[in-house]
Amino acid sequence: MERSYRVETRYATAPDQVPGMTTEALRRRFLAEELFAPGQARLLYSHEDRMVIGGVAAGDAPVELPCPAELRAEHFLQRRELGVVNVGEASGTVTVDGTKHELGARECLYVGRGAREVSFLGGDFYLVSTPAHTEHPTVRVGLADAEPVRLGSQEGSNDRTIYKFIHAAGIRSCQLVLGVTVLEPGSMWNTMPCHTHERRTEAYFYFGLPAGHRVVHLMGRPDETRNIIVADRQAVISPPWSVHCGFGTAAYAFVWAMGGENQAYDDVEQVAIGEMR
Ligand SMILES: O=C(O)C(=O)C[C@H](O)C(=O)CO
Ligand SMILES: [Zn+2]
Repeated sequence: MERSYRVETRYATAPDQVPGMTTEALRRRFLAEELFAPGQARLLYSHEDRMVIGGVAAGDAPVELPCPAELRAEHFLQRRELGVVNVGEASGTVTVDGTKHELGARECLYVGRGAREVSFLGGDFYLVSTPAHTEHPTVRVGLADAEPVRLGSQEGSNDRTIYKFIHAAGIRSCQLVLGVTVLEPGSMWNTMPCHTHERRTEAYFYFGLPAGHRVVHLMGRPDETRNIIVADRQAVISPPWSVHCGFGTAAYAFVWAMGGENQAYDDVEQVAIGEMR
């Protein structure tokens, strides 16, 4: 286990810090730009609900999940749980304490607190981890097991399917809630009308966006929004007071993941479109 590994730390942001921030300042605080590098695991530690997000671009040689010095832990999952989504096109393998789990494209693995050795092979994996107070079993979950919910419409440019993987009525966890939303070709908008959830932080990781295209991600208080232009395989951290929604210049998918006070997906403050500023 690599113990000298350091993560980038992002401190929490209050909403009154946002007015006046330059584009660059917004990006430094909320956008994770470089999560994937060949043969490496890259992690970012946010103080928003102590969520860790990361990426592993594993080739033919296994890549271990490092334990950042910042965690002051014996191993990464000593006090944490982990969600893994294969965001590549090919299937890949996640090995947890000697047991291999094969993940196809867009499939998910929940890894419970206490697992000591996690390694990745032959795929591109997005990771989200939150603190955990107890152990839940490590479980693989495929798209078909996720009870897909089709939302939106073609006329609204937001025809999309939400796959809930880790949630109160699905794969059990301590606080992590995680799923994937896939937009139909021709649909560009996610999460509109948008919402906040004062009790949970959320991170959106956009993927499957063709080269040269971007997602315009809206964040901030509903009456004081800003935008962040996001490329493929980048993530935006959304503090509990911030809306999180966006439109792409082409269809895309995204992993959404939350941690915080509760796991109630519906516990949101809905924002009417006309209230947004
Ligand atoms: O497209 C959507 O709408 C979403 O995927 C919304 C996310 O699931 C979300 O923001 C959950 O709080
Ligand atoms: Zn949300």
